[in-house]
Amino acid sequence: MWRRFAHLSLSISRTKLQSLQDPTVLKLINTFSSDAGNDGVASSRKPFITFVLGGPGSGKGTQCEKIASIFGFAHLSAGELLREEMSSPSENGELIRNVIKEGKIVPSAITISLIKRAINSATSDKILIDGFPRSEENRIAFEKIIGVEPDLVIFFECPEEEMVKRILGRNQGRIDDNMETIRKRLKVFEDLNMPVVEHYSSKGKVHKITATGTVDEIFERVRQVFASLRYLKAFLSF
Ligand SMILES: Nc1ncnc2c1ncn2[C@@H]1O[C@H](COP(=O)(O)OP(=O)(O)O)[C@@H](O)[C@H]1O
Ligand SMILES: O=c1ccn([C@@H]2O[C@H](COP(=O)(O)OP(=O)(O)O)[C@@H](O)[C@H]2O)c(=O)[nH]1
Ligand SMILES: [Mg+2]
Repeated sequence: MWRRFAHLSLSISRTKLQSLQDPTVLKLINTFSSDAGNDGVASSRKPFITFVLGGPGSGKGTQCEKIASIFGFAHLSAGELLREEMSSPSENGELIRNVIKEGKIVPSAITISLIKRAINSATSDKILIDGFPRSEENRIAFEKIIGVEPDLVIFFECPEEEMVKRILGRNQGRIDDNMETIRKRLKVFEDLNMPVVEHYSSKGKVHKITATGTVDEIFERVRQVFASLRYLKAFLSF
């Protein structure tokens, strides 16, 4: 038993588990070991929520897909949810289109109702929320309406010129992937998104990932963060 404990401890320290904060540990215990309910979402278990932040084109979506497939997370992209809503016969479609085209931020109530619905229908209780919150107002509204804070925040740090290059090569026919809107999105990122990262940094929840290099090189950095959570889960059920 002690040999196994020593092995786990070694693995945990190797994967920088010590940088995780106590609330994360507590939440993991809840997520994986209890049936406690939650006021904001209809799950019988508390979801483990990770916000994935970073500038436009920093690689959030690309990395989230890999995290989802390797670590069994549900991937909810706020931008995708808004684009789906925009293309459906929704009463908010026109408003969403105009806001996205201008690189601005859609009113919190709309985005949060889409996220809440997606959390409730997610098949995993480990959730990645990609590209949200994009402002302090978004963040405060989410915490109030959903009634939880994220357990973890991943922040992809990437130089502007690299982000611009990636967006211009994205080729998904998006109405906001043009130089005029990109400039506006970069400004919104600095002025409104970054305060959210700073807020959660001050609470010790942010794992900053250098988002340059190949997709696989970046994922190796990301993998270490999630692998440490997996080791912790093994430790808890030990
Ligand atoms: N490490 C990388 N190197 C080069 N291109 C990348 C890298 N990661 C993602 N991309 C590409 O850059 C574009 C933006 O990536 P995406 O994941 O959509 O970023 P975000 O969701 O942050 O806007 C996509 O076309 C994607 O295929
Ligand atoms: O919570 C969100 C997420 C996205 N958006 C809007 O949707 C656009 C595209 O977001 P997405 O995350 O898809 O872009 P990415 O950063 O991945 O390029 C943003 O510029 C915003 O206009 C928003 O208003 N609120
Ligand atoms: Mg994206």
